[in-house]
Amino acid sequence: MRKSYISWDDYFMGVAKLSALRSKDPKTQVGACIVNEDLRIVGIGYNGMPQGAKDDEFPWGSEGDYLDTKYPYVVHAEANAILNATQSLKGSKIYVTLFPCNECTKLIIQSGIKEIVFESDKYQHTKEHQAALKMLKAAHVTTRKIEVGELSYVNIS
Ligand SMILES: O=c1ccn([C@H]2C[C@H](O)[C@@H](COP(=O)(O)O)O2)c(=O)[nH]1
Ligand SMILES: [Zn+2]
Repeated sequence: MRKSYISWDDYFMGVAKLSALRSKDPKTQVGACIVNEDLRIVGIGYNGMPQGAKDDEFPWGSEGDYLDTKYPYVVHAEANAILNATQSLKGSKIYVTLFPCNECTKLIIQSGIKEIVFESDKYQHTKEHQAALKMLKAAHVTTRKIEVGELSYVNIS
């Protein structure tokens, strides 16, 4: 029997990382993969513009006038994964490449997700992160940081 097969955590975070590769955001690509209690993938997503938002009409920059940045328009990876879900998310886990912002945290809590597994928390010093942690604690949603190395698919061009 092969002994070098990947763990469930690596597998699901790998799917989240693969999804992130679809993002057109030049600065921060985020991927999310939601898994139910039977370890079935029930939703995936990445940060992208809403349907109908043409690439030449919506910006991907992060500086300058607010309306000329991506921030008011981009749909976050977690929101897309939740909206793409094929069934109830009660009791499920979400694997995300970046710790969810406070807005995604609200959606995660309301959808019944009970665990967040994340890789990066590069915005951990922000007020939004503090708010997210406060809500997660109140809702008894647990969080776990994991590190997944580079997977070989990343090198496929
Ligand atoms: O919970 C989150 C937080 C952020 N994102 C997306 C939204 C943007 O496309 C980037 C963040 O851009 P920065 O320029 O690094 O602030 O990440 C997300 O999908 N989920
Ligand atoms: Zn978010």
